[in-house]
Amino acid sequence: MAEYILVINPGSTSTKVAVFDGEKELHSMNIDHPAEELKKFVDINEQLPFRKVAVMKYLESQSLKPSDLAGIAARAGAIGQLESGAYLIDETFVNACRTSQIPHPANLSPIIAYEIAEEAGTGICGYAYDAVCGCGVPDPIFTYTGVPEIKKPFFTHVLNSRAVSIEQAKKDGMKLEDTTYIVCHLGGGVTSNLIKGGKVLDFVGDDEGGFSPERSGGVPCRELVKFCFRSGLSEKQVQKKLKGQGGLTAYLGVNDARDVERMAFEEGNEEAKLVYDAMIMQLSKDIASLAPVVCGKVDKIILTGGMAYSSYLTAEMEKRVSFIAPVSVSAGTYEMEALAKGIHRVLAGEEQAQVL
Ligand SMILES: Nc1ncnc2c1ncn2[C@@H]1O[C@H](COP(=O)(O)OP(=O)(O)OP(=O)(O)O)[C@@H](O)[C@H]1O
Ligand SMILES: CCCC(=O)O
Repeated sequence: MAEYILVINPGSTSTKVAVFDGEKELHSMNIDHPAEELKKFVDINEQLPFRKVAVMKYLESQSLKPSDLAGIAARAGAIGQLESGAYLIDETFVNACRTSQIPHPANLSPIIAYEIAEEAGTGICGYAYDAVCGCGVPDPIFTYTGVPEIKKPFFTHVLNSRAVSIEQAKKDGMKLEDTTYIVCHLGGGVTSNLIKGGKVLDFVGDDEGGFSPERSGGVPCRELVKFCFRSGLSEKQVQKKLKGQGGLTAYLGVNDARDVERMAFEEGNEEAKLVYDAMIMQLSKDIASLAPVVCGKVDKIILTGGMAYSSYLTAEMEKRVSFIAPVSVSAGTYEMEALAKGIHRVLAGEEQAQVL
């Protein structure tokens, strides 16, 4: 009998959806939400009904009803500090998503999953897996910022970074517990993650290090403070400048690294080449900055995410960081597969879902 798992993974400009039969993907789709459509909503929470309709239409397009599903896998966002792995989406979990003070599109998917599970009326459940905040309780040494009132928040690309680490350990014939990897997730936002024994030990966040296609990365903090007071912008507007309209988007007006490469290499746009090279160099510095945490004992550096499809970018990064450890490229993301596999393990009784 089929074990249909609906997978929901909302991003800032799209909702990725898929149907798996157990561990096997039957169909997947990226539902794009154009900027004009999203502009109608004041904040991410307002997008809930709109995103749910998109997911329901997708399910229908696959000739499936909620009651046909064995479970629902949802990427979860920033709702405190969770452990890695699976969480049952119950009312407490849903409330945490609704009341989160940290806007993230993946705060919506557990709510959608919960509502669809309820509508199924068959007792099925939704589960979150490796949430953005699923790093576990960090060792205090990694949380100091120099301003006691501000602690480093532990939000990163947990899902994809852990998934590629698991795959890399398999390829290398190593036990995950014995591995130490630096995983650089090269997406619309970029994070570099030190994954030791399959867990996020430390990382350089999307607001700390190099800039990325849509995010500013770290900005000299005293200059940023001056800018905030001088600019006359609201907090929301400044946040948008840092996340969504920062990085390549701010400098070049495009958020797709392929467009930047076209500008730099086909159209001879020198500014585009300089900005792109600056980004690559800064992101390489982020990777290298994690090596001292483990005294340089790194088994592999893994480049993953959409930008890892670029052979120019990966070759440039490899040149700069391979003195630390061999570099392996795992282009694209494994988030949908990781979500489905995690929930399949829960349904098969191989992994226990945690409760908030
Ligand atoms: N062939 C390619 N060459 C260069 N860049 C690419 C290629 N394919 C995709 N990208 C880039 O990958 C980025 C998106 O990556 P990805 O899909 O991993 O991120 P996302 O899911 O949108 O965001 P995030 O991972 O931060 O949540 C875009 O900037 C896109 O330009
Ligand atoms: C930086 C946290 C991960 C994400 O942006 O989704």
